Amino acid sequence: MEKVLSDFQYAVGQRWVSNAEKELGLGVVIEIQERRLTVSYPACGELRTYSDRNAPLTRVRYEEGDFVFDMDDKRWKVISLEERGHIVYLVEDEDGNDQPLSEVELNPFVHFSGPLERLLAGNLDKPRHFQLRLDTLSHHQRLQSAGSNGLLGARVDLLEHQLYIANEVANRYAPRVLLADEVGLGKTIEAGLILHHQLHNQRAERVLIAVPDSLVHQWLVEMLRRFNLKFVVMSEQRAQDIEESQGINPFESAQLVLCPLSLFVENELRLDQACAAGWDMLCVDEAHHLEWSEEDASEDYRAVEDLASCSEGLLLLTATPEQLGLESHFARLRLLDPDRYHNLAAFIEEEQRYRPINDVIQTLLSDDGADQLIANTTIQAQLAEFVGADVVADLVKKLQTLNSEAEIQECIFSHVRELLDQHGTGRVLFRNTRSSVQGFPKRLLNTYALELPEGWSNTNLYPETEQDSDWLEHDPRLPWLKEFLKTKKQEKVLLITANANTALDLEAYLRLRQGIRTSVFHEGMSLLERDRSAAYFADFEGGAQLLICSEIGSEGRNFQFAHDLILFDLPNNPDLLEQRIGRLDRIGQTQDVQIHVPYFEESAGEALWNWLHKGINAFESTCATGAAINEKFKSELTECLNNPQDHQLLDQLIDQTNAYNQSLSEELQSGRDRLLELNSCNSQVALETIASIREASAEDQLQEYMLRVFDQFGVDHQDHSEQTLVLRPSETMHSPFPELPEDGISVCFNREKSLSREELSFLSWEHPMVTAAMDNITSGEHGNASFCTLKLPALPAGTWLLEANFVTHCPTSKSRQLSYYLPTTPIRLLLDQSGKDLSGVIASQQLTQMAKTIPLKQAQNIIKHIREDVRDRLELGKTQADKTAKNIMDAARKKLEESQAYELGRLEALAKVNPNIRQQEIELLKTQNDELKAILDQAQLRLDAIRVLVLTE
Ligand SMILES: Nc1ncnc2c1ncn2[C@@H]1O[C@H](COP(=O)(O)OP(=O)(O)OP(=O)(O)O)[C@@H](O)[C@H]1O
Repeated sequence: MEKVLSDFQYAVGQRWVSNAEKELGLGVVIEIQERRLTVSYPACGELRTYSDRNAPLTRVRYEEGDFVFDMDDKRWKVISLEERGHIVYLVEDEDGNDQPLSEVELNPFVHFSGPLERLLAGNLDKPRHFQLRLDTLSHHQRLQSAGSNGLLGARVDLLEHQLYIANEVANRYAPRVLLADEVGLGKTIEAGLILHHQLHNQRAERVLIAVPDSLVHQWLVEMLRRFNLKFVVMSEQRAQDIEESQGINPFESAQLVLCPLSLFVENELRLDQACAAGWDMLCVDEAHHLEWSEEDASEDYRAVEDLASCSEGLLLLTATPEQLGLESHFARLRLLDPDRYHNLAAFIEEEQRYRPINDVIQTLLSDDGADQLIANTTIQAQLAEFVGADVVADLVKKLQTLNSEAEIQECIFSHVRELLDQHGTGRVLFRNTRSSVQGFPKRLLNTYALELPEGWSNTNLYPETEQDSDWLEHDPRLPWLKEFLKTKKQEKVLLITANANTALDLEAYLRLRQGIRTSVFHEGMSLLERDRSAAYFADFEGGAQLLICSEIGSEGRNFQFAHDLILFDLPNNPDLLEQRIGRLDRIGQTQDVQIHVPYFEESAGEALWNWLHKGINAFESTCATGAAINEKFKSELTECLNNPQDHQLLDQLIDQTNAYNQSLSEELQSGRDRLLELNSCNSQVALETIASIREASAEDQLQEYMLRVFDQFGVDHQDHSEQTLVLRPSETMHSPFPELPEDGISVCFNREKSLSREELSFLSWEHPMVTAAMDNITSGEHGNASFCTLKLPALPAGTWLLEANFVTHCPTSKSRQLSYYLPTTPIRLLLDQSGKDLSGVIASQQLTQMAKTIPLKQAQNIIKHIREDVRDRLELGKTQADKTAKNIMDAARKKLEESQAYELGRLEALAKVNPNIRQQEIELLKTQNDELKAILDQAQLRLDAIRVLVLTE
């Protein structure tokens, strides 16, 4: 196809394309009047009127051998053409039938997207557009092959313990894990990082998040604000509205859905619908509420079990994985990996074997671990107990052949990983603790002795609940509270009490009678009311000074902007106490957390705080043994609470608890917890991930790149402050720019700055604005055919260079899943007249810097004369590029095969210790592997962009 400007000889019915608005498709002249012509673009229903003197139009003329489409989308080959005002083509179909086809009958939906076709048609882009396209592709490749791809876009601090887990889990296909970091260490952030990674890399498209009612809004905001993930909140009302208005399964109306878990418990239809819709990832927060026993399961549990079976991946979040005992812990593991966790009795027995496993692992990981294993048959026998004598013999043999320290380390490490996987909860459970994370402010306990009002029970931890509604008048905690708040006028204070009614009474009294700005938060409130309450408390200008929360109401919420926590009463379960303190003792807390406990002298409350503090130090440190201790001393503690004046009894219990706590902590440290620690964060790997994120983030490069994008797409940008811009749509924009609101947006390229400046959007390579702009460039025509002249003294004037950029790509929708193995790799060639490739000698940017443009008409004429040579030279280039592509594809295949062999090996090894892994499952993995290989086999080479550079004197 070729364009010839017929010097203003326009005629109605002729086909032209717009040089400025190529996306309009094939235009047809419909009217010529008084030196103005009107062109209709039927493909998009647009009309344009131009002056016939300077219309930015290119005449469309196909040449012999070109293919054209008629109005019925039938493909014809051009045999010859005749021009008499209009062009009439003689065309032939696949069966050799020929017929005339007037240009008026050409299909308007034709886009001249093929770079060669556009070039030959004289449909030319500026050199800087060509350059932007090339740079976009190379950034694409750089990002896709960075190990941290998918982890760059989150507006979060790069914290080791979170990034280790995110990197480890997100790189799996359909990960199923329990995120069990201690309260406030960022499980939501870890889940968000994993989801973002999976979505960004198209390993997941459909995600369902189910959370307690009180956390819906917080999740919605965190996912949007930190990860740019726009979830749709599904409520019963919304589900009904969708059914009525669209008549479809409400869960199929969106890809990212967030809903309260109660929706599924209260309405079985919604559960069925959610299951029918199917998910790639399911995420459930506060999973410790899911109760299960071998005989019975709670409704929540059953709902999650159903949903989990309809989702490929599963993230369960809980800060207290063993809060409800080993059985319940097993219940959650069973949701994740029913094959691995199939028998409760076997699991309990396995838990008891952690110590010997840990001993073996510690030996292997010690400095001379490999030497010890080779030399010591007792250690070999210990290891053989877990992995079998054959495996140990092979390992010893292998270690003897390895020379470098690094190889030995890697070999030992991979065996340790397998051991953890097969015998610990390694692969499915991650738990970081404050002691392993470090850097947290202190927690300090302040107690206040008060007199128990007359007639109040001294054995009830919540004695006000037995009193009449005027209890507040008699309770000495009220005057104490009033005085306390006076000393904290400028501070935010959080108060937690066990009962919703106590919270309500307190709030009404303080607000109405004492004029204190308070807000309340309890489980009886609607979602909206809770969010309003939390927002009123968070507001530093005129907001509430005091937030009064009930136990359950505050779970999982972020209140770390406050530093004072009043425990109006105490829970006798140490895990619940940890949950309470965790509202303030969270990442982001900048000051020491002051915990205030007003208590009644000689009452159950006094006994309890003494036991919690002196027995297990539960206020000032996190207590990993809380659940076990609670279980063991339940009845003794009850005894003490019922006899609060018996100090001797309490002292005895404190001593016993202390001793037991110490031995349990040591045991855990040498057993399960140590294994978990080993598994949950490897500092070296985490630091490598962080370094990779920093390198791939290339903030300066992004800013430079996006400024060019904004300029080329007509987005108005003004400097706001360092690394920060204000963007606005401009009148020169041809079409809306992705994610750019009409009233503009302030964006920041710097992670640290965007963390402290909430109002700025953090623009990373993974921000939807950037990814959409990059996709628009590479999937459209932008810059894919260009022409320029330049002076290169080393090369003869009058000759020309052909710069061709090919890319490897998989032409199926699943190809993005493979992008880690086969990133869209550009192969650039710069061919001189002898077909020699000069791409290694001159970079594209250098050429663009030297490039000059000449009038379009002149460029088109030159191209007309060299069109056959362009085709030939390109053909030559393709043969060269094919060779490079073959190497790239072979390497991709190898990488894929290695990773598949590892996964398959793992499943087969697990199958040996777990009879429940069925042959069928192994076959399924093999089939999936074959499918991925087949997709990779379809990878092709595609010409992405072409540029002719004519050398001048
Ligand atoms: N990497 C990070 N960068 C910035 N803020 C973070 C980061 N990680 C966590 N936070 C903040 O720390 C707080 C605690 O995080 P998050 O809510 O994810 O913890 P959690 O473990 O889920 O807590 P809980 O056990 O209470 O549910 C939140 O306010 C979160 O925004």
